[in-house]
Amino acid sequence: MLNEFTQVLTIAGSDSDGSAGAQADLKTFMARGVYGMSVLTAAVAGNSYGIHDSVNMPVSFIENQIKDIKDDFKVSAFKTGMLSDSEIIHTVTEAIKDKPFGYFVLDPVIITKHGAMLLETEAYQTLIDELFPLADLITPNFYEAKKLSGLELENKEEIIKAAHKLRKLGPKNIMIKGEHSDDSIDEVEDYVLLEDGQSFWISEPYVKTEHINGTGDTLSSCIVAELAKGQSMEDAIKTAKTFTYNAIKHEIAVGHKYGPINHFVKDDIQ
Ligand SMILES: Nc1ncnc2c1ncn2[C@@H]1O[C@H](COP(=O)(O)OP(=O)(O)OP(=O)(O)O)[C@@H](O)[C@H]1O
Ligand SMILES: Cc1ncc(COP(=O)(O)O)c(N)n1
Repeated sequence: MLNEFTQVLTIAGSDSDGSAGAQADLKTFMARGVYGMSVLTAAVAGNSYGIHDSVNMPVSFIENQIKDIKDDFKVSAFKTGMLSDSEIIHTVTEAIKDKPFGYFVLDPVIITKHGAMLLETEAYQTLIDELFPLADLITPNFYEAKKLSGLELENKEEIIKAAHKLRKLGPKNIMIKGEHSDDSIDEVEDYVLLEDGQSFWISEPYVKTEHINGTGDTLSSCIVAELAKGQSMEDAIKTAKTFTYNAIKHEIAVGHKYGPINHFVKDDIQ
């Protein structure tokens, strides 16, 4: 008799340099001890200098990938990352609306740190209308939270207001990731609003590094892994914040510019 194994899924884009997208998700799943699967929505050609080309997968191919996973596996939690446009969002919504894969973490990927658009502007509303109501958690970064809430987020009160506004759109839990574009900050502070109305700020020291590709993907896929293993939403978020911080702090020398973070990092490293 074989052992049962916790199974998770990412529905995301491929990033050729392995730093972000589905590759970062699969590395995180491996590091957190769960069996990871990937449905590819798109593929980008890029390296540590930036993204230089991209293609979307045909929607029939996205449907077939999801169908094959549904037909065979017992997925306990999944995430979505790069979804490119309204047609892909609609395809994914139709395929997952009967909740075949357990907890759903929606990472509303809009733009990369280098300014490459991974979601068309016209598709923001489709994401809100179709996928937000299905999500157990959304994890917008500072920029994405501004775009999706329509607020400027100039202070903590506005961030709290944005989280409440986003929750009214349907997702059960909200995590707004803090600003980290300014080298003078000491801490990167994220805000979490939970389903039961409780909320908290979660912070780690700011790491001054250029090796930051894939931070958002790593955070959301670590939350997926921990939810699948049975952690509560609050504990999964806290574990993921620590894991991502450690992966940023313990840099690896890969790439010449904005390199990947360190998915080999161990839990006991402080
Ligand atoms: N330089 C840093 N030092 C410490 N923590 C960081 C740093 N950069 C990001 N983080 C943390 O990493 C996690 C991912 O957040 P981030 O805002 O980078 O996501 P993201 O913008 O979606 O990623 P990306 O820009 O790669 O798409 C958050 O918890 C954030 O606070
Ligand atoms: C295919 C793909 N998906 C997502 C991101 C953003 O990654 P992150 O927000 O984690 O840096 C990326 N660079 N490429």
